[in-house]
Amino acid sequence: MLKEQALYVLAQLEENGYEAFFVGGCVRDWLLKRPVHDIDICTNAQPCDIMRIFPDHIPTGLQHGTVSVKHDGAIFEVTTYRAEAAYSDHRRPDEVRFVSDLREDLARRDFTINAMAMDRHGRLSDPFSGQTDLLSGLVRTVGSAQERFTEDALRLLRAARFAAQLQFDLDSKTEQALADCADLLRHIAPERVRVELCKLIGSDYPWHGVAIINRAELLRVYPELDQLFKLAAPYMHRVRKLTSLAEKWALLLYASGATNEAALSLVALLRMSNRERDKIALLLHIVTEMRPSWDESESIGWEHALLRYGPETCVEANHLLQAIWWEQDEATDSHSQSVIDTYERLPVKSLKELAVTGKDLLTATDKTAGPWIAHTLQHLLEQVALYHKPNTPEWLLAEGRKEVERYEHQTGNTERVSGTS
Ligand SMILES: Nc1ccn([C@@H]2O[C@H](COP(=O)(O)OP(=O)(O)OP(=O)(O)O)[C@@H](O)[C@H]2O)c(=O)n1
Repeated sequence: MLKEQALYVLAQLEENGYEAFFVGGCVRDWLLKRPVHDIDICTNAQPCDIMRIFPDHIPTGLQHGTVSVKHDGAIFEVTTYRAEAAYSDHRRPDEVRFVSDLREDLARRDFTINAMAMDRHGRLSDPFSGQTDLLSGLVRTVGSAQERFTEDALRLLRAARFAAQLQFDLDSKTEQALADCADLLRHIAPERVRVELCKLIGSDYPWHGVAIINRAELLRVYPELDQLFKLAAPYMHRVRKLTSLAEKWALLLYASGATNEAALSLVALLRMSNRERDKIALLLHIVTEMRPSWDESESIGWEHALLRYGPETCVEANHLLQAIWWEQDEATDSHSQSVIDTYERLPVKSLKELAVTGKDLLTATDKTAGPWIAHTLQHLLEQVALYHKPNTPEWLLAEGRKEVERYEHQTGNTERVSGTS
């Protein structure tokens, strides 16, 4: 059964004379025997009543009737029955109309599979036949699809996302409305679009969700994304085999033939964090520009990448390369292990392990500090790690002097490098 702590919250509300139910995604997932992540509770108690009954609370969304209740280390969103969707970016109601009837609350929800409630004894309220749709594997809006999508256009993407997560189909009216209402997505903040797309490509059946998106031309208000999903469609089965979201996005971008610049502008369009952006860019860089080789005789490419980017990123890049080149099945782990083994075999892995420091270079060359130090240290690290040169002060300082000269010559930056002479 659902969590003990949530049962306590329901019981407390009932003891105070109110109705209270589990509602939405948790009921859907529980019926499907899928892991339940968040438990949402709905009730006819008003927010002020909820706060009185549960002194340990956070008034997270009072304007929408939501109070987060803490109990025994768990936290639940408890929401007063209400009539409006109240999610829409372009038609957010100023005031929510609270209602006294569970059915009305369920009627404002997006899909029948999300419009079921369950009491603490496991009794189901299912006025829109959500359970039948769960059994037939259908995503169907509650009532008019046009109305549900107009209330909140994010639901267009949610439809494709649930289909991808559950391997469900869309019922025909819902699918038709997806195509008819796609332009409404222009009202939705890109961050919300990103969240749904990430859930979709991170799902178990991403190809299924992408086929729905492409059939309905759902992303037509985002032409770059629209193109990406169309061009990358043949790769969607491979996306499933990748682990991290960065790998998955990088594969789609690679598959769509996006240049690195185009890829970055797409990532910016979806307002990804700098961290996510840098990871995706790095993976694309390793894959498209460095092209580390599988061939042992050319494996210096991998070693180079390992030294520069570390084993974690290289394992991800390795997954990505396999997904690009092969339809591999179980091979991922053994290949990851060989990348890690290659890393372990490097005689040195970081500047700290070199027998000279930047200070030693400064003394030995009698020059002023500058970017040449980092450049030269990196060169020395590569010589020792990749070409097995001696990690001794003598060899490193002699090679360091030569490299500084080459650097001066290349950059034409003699004054800056030789400031003290
Ligand atoms: N645009 C939305 C978002 C949510 N809901 C309703 O609010 C519930 C909770 O929403 P949310 O937590 O976003 O989704 P879940 O269905 O719980 O699914 P998941 O947690 O997997 O995203 C949904 O089940 C649905 O009843 C809705 O009607 N319209």
